[in-house]
Amino acid sequence: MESVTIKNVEKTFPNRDNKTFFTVFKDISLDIKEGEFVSLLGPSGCGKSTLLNIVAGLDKPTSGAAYVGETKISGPGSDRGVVFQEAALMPWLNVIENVMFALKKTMDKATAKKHAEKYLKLVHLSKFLHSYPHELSGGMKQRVAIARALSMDPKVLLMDEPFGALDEQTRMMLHKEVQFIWEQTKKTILFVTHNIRESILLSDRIVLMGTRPGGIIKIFPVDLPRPRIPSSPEFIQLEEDIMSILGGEIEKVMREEMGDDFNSKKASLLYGTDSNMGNHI
Ligand SMILES: Nc1ncnc2c1ncn2[C@@H]1O[C@H](COP(=O)(O)OP(=O)(O)OP(=O)(O)O)[C@@H](O)[C@H]1O
Repeated sequence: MESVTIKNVEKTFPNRDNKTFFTVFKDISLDIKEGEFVSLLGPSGCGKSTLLNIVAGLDKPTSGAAYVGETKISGPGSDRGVVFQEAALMPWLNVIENVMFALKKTMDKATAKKHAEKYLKLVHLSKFLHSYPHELSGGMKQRVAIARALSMDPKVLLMDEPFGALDEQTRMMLHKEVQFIWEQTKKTILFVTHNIRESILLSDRIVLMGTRPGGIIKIFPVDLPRPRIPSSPEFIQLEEDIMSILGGEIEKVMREEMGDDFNSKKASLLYGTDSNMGNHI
């Protein structure tokens, strides 16, 4: 495990005309401690994935920099493992071969196999080593993707809405799995999510991002003992505190996207931007 530091990071992208630029966020600074579990939460388009991609080294900041420990990030590296919403497994390889694929570049086949088996055991897939991706459920595929990322023994695990495409039951199972993995491996984890409940269940701290202009609005420490109970009064209170800020941000995005068609009452009914409604944003 290792710390992650984000220092005065700004990101602009070109507009459609390719002549002008828009700023996704600017002046973002964040220190993530060794072994800490931090979630990035915010409305669609606020730049959560962009920030994660900068830490992954898949995207470059326009200004500022990100670091793993003392090392400035200049590209992807084996010190960071990434899990995306889609597992992106190779369909012609079975489970263990998928995990071994990248490992074989840096170690002999027998060692790669041992590593792959160890991490597939950690995600409880020992019985499925020889299954092919089309034989697996969505949740199982994501567990393979997690095992693949962990098998490189990265110092930091970056997860971009890893459970966003899964049904509620599978998602709940994988929350338990991620907590188990985090406790076993003590990895530093940066986790992008839309889901308030998910962020409270898993994180040490929740970084709430806003949009137009983008940036960090507030950081919520989650001082609740684990495993966390969503029906507990403290959990519900935190959920409401976060939603009361986030609701306004979502409304801002919708107002901009819908222009004259925006209707606040209708929006809260449709999308649950009311503080009492829906925690899945
Ligand atoms: N390569 C790119 N070129 C141009 N614009 C981009 C690029 N990548 C992202 N953007 C824009 O940057 C903004 C932030 O996108 P990003 O995907 O980081 O947001 P997000 O908070 O992760 O959104 P979501 O929750 O919907 O995934 C969006 O307006 C998006 O359209």
